[in-house]
Amino acid sequence: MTSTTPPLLSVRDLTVDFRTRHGTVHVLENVSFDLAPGEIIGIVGESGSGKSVTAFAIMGILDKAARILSGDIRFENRDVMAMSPRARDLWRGKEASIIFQNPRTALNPIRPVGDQIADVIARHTPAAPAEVKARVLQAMRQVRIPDPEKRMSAYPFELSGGLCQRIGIAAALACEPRLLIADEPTTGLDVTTQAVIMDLIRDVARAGNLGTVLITHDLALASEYCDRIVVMHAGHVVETAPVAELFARPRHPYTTGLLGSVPSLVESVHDLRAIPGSLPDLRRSDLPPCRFADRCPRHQPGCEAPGLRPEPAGPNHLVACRYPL
Ligand SMILES: Nc1ncnc2c1ncn2[C@@H]1O[C@H](COP(=O)(O)OP(=O)(O)OP(=O)(O)O)[C@@H](O)[C@H]1O
Repeated sequence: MTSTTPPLLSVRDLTVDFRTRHGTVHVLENVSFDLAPGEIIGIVGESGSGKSVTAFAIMGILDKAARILSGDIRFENRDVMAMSPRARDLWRGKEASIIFQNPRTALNPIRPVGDQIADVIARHTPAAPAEVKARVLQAMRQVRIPDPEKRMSAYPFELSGGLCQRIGIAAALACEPRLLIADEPTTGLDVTTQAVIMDLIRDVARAGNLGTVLITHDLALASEYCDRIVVMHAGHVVETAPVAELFARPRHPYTTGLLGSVPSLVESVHDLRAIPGSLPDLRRSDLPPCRFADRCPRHQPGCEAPGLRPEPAGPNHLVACRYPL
C-alpha cells in the first residue's frame, strides 16, 4: 500500500462484528494497513477503538462471538484466513507471535516459566530435552533475564512484572517468528520498567529484522519506538504516516486531537486539549460513514468518510477525511 518493499503483513478491508446479548457490535470496518519486513508500526487510538480486535483477528484468536464479515489478511502473500485451523495454529508461534498486556495473567501460574518457553519450542520443533533446555536458556538470555539457569524453574508469582513480561517475550521469540505483535506490552509496569521492556522489544525486533506491530493508546510511546503510525478511531483507520511526517503534518482532525491531548507532545499545559465527546456506541445500526463526525470540529453537512486516500504531501501518508487539515 505505501512501500516499495513487498509487505510482510497486509491487512485489507477487515470488517469484524461481535454478536452480544445486547445486539451486534460493529467493531471494525474496512481496516487496512501494511507492515514491511523489519518495520515497527504503532497502532494507536483511544480505548475501544479496535486495536486489540485487529491484533486478535490477525493472529486468529478472536472470541467466539466475533464474525469476520470481510477482509483479507496476507502474511508473505499467503492467505492467512484460508489456512486450516491446524496450519494457522502452527503459523502462530513459529512465524507470527503475540505478546499480551498484563504479563502475569498471560502466563500459566502453576507452571515454571522455563517449561512454558519449552512448551512453545516443543510444539513447533521436535527436539531432545537437552536441546530444548539449551534453546530455553538462549531465549531467556536474548531477553536479558539475569541468571536464567536459576530463573527457569521459578513460577510467575516469584518474578517481578518486568521479568514476567521478559518471559512472555522470550516465549514469543523462541521459534524465531518474522512477525511480532505487542498488545499494550507495558500495561501495569512502572515507568522505568516500561522503558526497559520497550527498549528490549525494539532491540530484538531490529536485531531479528522482525516486522512488529505495537498496539498502544500512548502516542508519545509509539512516536519513540515506531517507524510509522496507524491511527484508529472507532474501528476505522483514519490516518497513517511515518512518525516524523505524522507529527509534522497531521491531516485528520482526530489525529490533531490526539496530538493535542498528550502532555509530553504539547509546548505547555495551556495547550493541552481533550478531544470532545466519546467514541460512538458501536451497537448503533445507523453509525455514520465517518464515525468521528459527531466529535469533529470540521464536520460539514454531507461530509462522508472517503476511505484512506494518499496525501500529496507525503508518499506514505494516507488519510480518511473529506476535509483534512
Ligand atoms: N468479546 C467481545 N464481545 C463484544 N464486544 C467486544 C468483544 N471484544 C471486544 N469488543 C468490543 O470491541 C471494541 C474494540 O475493542 P478493543 O479491545 O479492540 O479496543 P482497544 O482499542 O484495543 O481498546 P483497549 O486499549 O481498551 O484494549 C470495543 O467496543 C469492545 O467493547
